[in-house]
Amino acid sequence: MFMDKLIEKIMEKNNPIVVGLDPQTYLIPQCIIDQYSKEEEPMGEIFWQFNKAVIDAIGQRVPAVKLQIAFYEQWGIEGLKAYQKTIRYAEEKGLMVIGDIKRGDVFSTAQAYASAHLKGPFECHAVTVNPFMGRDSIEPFLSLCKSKEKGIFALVKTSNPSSGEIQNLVADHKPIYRHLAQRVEKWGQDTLGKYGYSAVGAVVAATYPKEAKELREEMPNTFFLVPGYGAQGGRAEDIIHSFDDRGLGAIVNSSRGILGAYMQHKGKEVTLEEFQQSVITATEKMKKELLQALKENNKYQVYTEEEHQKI
Ligand SMILES: O=C(O)c1cc(=O)[nH]c(=O)n1[C@@H]1O[C@H](COP(=O)(O)O)[C@@H](O)[C@H]1O
Repeated sequence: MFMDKLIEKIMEKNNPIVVGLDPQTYLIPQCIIDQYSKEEEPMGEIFWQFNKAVIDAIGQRVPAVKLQIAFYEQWGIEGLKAYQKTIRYAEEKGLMVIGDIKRGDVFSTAQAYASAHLKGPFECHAVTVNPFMGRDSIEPFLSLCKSKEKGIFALVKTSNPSSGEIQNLVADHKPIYRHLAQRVEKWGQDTLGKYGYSAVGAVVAATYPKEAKELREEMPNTFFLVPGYGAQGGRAEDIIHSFDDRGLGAIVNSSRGILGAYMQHKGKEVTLEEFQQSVITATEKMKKELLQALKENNKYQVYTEEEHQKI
């Protein structure tokens, strides 16, 4: 069951972080660009080498990676080959892999999306889905959650500045995001795992802590994927409400905050080792911030004594 495996990885690594493998070109160190720019498919090779360097640096330290497919799609076939190769490599390294595809369409089209991303060429452990079109647009993903132990994370309260334009509109006396929450919670009910979370998760942003608190209460069996930490302004104190009392219930994403940390100190001219060290340092710093906030709020049960002492 996907969510059980994710939770067990989080506990094994003592770390509720998912690193975003979003290779925007400005984030890529010059040494990688110089070395691979003469390849036949240079951007594909550069993205792949960049991702491999990141996975080699943090593969032992974090439970999961998330790949936002748009950053690959914009480079066409070579970008998608890098996407595919990265998924396989991350999986080989024992990481849980989330494909951030935000799909959703009429049933027959959703079937094709689900087939491509949960069992076909781009098979991941879980994907993000857009529930705007309703239950039938999610159904094909749900059936693979059951038959292939996959997971999904449905958009409920997103991190962007305009997310309230629709998600916070009030209908039947409550905001749309709470209507979405009720449905997402229900969609997962027949896939509950041993930690009380279903295979159907929700995207609940770090940038809206008040809403996250309401949603944690509204969705007791729904695991949260929390984007918006760091680069978009989310802080450790903002993600606390997304966790349950054990310290489970959420995994927090950072992409630019981790991949681009090296640029603050060194600019683009770093060695590969310096880049990898900066990825490790940024991940460890984020972990410390999160675990400290969890500890201060007595949401720390699942983390080990050894980790307690480090904080
Ligand atoms: O589904 C997501 O992951 C997601 C939802 C959301 O509401 N906001 C959001 O930023 N994301 C994704 O999370 C990542 C955030 O990246 P950083 O802001 O660089 O940490 C990107 O891949 C976004 O596409």
